[in-house]
Amino acid sequence: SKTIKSKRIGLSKNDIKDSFLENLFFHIGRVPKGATIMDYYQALAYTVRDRVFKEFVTTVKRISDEDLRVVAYLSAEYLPGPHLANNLLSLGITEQTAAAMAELGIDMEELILQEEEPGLGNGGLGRLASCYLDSMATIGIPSIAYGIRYEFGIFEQHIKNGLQEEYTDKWLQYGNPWEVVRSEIGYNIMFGGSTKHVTDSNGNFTVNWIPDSKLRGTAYDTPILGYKGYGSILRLWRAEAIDTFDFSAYNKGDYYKAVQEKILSENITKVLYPNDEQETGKELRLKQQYFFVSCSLQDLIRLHLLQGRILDTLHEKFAIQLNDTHPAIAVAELMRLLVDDYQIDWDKSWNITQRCFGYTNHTLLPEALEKWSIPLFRRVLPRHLEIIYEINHRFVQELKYQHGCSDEQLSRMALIDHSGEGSIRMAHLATVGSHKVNGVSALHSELLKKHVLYDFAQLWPDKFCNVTNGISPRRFIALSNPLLTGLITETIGSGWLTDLKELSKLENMAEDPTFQNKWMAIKQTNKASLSDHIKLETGISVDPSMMFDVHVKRIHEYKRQHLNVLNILHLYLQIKKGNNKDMIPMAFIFAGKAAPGYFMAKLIIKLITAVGDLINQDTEVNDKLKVIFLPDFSVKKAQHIYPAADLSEQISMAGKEASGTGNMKLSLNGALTIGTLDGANVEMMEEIGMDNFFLFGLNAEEVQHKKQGNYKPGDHYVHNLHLREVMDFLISGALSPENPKLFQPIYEQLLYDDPYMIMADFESYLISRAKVYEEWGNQSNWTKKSIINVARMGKFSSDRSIQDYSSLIWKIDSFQNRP
Ligand SMILES: CCc1ccc([C@H](C)CC(=O)N[C@@H]2O[C@H](CO)[C@@H](O)[C@H](O)[C@H]2O)cc1
Repeated sequence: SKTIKSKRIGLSKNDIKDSFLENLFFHIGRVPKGATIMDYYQALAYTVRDRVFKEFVTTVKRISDEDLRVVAYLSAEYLPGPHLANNLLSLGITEQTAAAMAELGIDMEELILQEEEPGLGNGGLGRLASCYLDSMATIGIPSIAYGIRYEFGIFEQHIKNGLQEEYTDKWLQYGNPWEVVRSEIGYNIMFGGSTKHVTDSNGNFTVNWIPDSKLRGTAYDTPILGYKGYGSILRLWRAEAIDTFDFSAYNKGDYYKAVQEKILSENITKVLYPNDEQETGKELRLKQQYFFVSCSLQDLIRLHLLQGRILDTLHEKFAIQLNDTHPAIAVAELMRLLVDDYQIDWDKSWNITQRCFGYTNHTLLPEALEKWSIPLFRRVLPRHLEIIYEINHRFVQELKYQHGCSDEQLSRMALIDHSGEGSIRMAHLATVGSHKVNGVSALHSELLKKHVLYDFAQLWPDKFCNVTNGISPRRFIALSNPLLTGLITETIGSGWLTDLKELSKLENMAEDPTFQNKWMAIKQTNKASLSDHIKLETGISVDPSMMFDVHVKRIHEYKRQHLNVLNILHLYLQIKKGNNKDMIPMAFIFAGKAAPGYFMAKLIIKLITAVGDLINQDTEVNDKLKVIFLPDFSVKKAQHIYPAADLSEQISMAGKEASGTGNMKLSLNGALTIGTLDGANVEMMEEIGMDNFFLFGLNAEEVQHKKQGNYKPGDHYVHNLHLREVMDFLISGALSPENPKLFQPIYEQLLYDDPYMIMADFESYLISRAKVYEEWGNQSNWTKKSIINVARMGKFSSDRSIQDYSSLIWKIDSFQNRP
């Protein structure tokens, strides 16, 4: 095939320099003199984008030329992080580009910092989707990822007087050089109205949906380049009015009406819902979900027919993965398209649908499981409600007559929950409409089969499987920790970045003093760099020789940031009492956003900052203790924090964290983990070994047992002096003299309810921490364990996860294994 020959994509230093100057002139309309840093960044972004395109266009061409089977990943959230440095790494041109910029007197690091990251996600689920995109492009799984192009992403977090404040995220304020608008690729999307069931002259029965509003979805493509690999597409949909301006209204002077449709339409993709694990049931959220799902499925059908295929074979061409229930309406939408628009009979359509979809569940929290109210659904998607009723009816019939299910079972398994005004269980729709359902860690997948989807797992045991999460080693070590990457590559070669299992070769260096010193020196350098960043962001100076104890993730009661705070208060009170003279200096570093409407999470942030204010200015203790809350946690910030961590806090109540991925990122950067037997911590400990992991707390079964045994948190308060001290300190007013009762809600919830067993796990946590402090005392032994941790993290690459999805669910070959 004719490959593009042009200096525009040359990879040499001079080619890059020339292209940069050309793009500065032709794209930005500037010459170096008078150009701003942002102009330089944009010019470099276009220069790198051109080189990404080469791979991207080649891969897309190959997929259509060879009519390959393709994975379509449907996710309402993505957290790609900044693109520039990652694309330089994937192209393998970081050095020569930095040299080209230096010759022009430009510091490339400064340009890299200019990029606003697309914060199109809340946390774990969104970032996982982006790690998977990187892995599919690296391994060479033909793939296309669909999502929503929110105009405003996750809010910017500011901490004022210790409280979280939310600010609009203006990621698009300087435009986005990494995306290409595909104005011709667009689809009409309908909402509301009613349906008309008609039987035409030759007795064919069809249903017409007469919507009461229509708008258009337009594709914006961001090319994704794999590491020395292939290309993939992140296709995000933006909502626009079909008629953006109503001239007749304007002529009548009704200027608002003239633009009304435009405003209402664009509202659909205006902003990301900032709720993580809390379902809100808002109409706009349902419209967002349906909007991007319908655009995506119409696009897949267009691509399929373009290949000259018939819809009967849609499932042979596309493996469609549902990233949680947020895109689950896709099951009903594909049925509508096949039955109503392409007149394919129901059973055949249903067969195609089930064989197309796979569904990944990411949470067991009851409040996070989406259930849409029937009245809302009827108002927004009347035809889909009919289709879901039909799916439900046929399913219940099957349960009744083929499986002899009892009425309780039927009402437990039905897609429709008839209680109250009635609601649709989206997890049931996704499960019934898919051929495979998976959890995201071994423990989570087991709990999914034992609890949330128990009846379905009994009915269809083969439908259920597990794919443990993974992380991209490109972004989360090669990009974020170049020093450690350099040391590892010089020690075991560079193959590990695409085959993480190779890290095991490091194991025999674990006790080598020279290697250990290099290892420790790198950690120290990364800690010093983070310490500078902390000083810049918070004004607080942290001595890099302290142990950096890192707790960074969304703020949520089940993640138990407040258990960590109780431990810090214990240390503080011990020092104040003159005990702990020999305690090791500790810097506790927190970061994470709370959903704006989540009262307890926001109060926990205030508690962390209040404890920080008390300790950091107390000269009796602040040489031993520092407590930092770093604002506005993001992918960009995370890349700065993970390489500097000594200890990783993964202390969720067992059975609540589906997997966790921050745990993997911290461990891969040499941090040791203190954690519970929850999510992927279990598999990490299996790989890393009990001796190299600080385990504590109740396991999932013990939690269940204790909950059934009417758990009395107050008993722990009575019997544990240290716990009583810190609890009483919470409401002593010392932390909030202006409002002594400020933390009463936390105090009372822990004492009388404690749904996340903080009181029960407090003692075991402290015991495990004592071991941490003891081990830290022997730096060479600690470093040995840190090296072993990294050496045994091979399993947790997102490349391995994608290989599991490919073999267990998608049945697809990678380019690599194709001739
Ligand atoms: C309806 C509101 C809502 C929004 C997002 C979510 C996500 C599923 C929350 C999420 O990100 N879950 C996290 O997913 C990660 C990737 O699998 C896991 O590693 C985390 O354990 C899980 O909390 C649930 C409900």
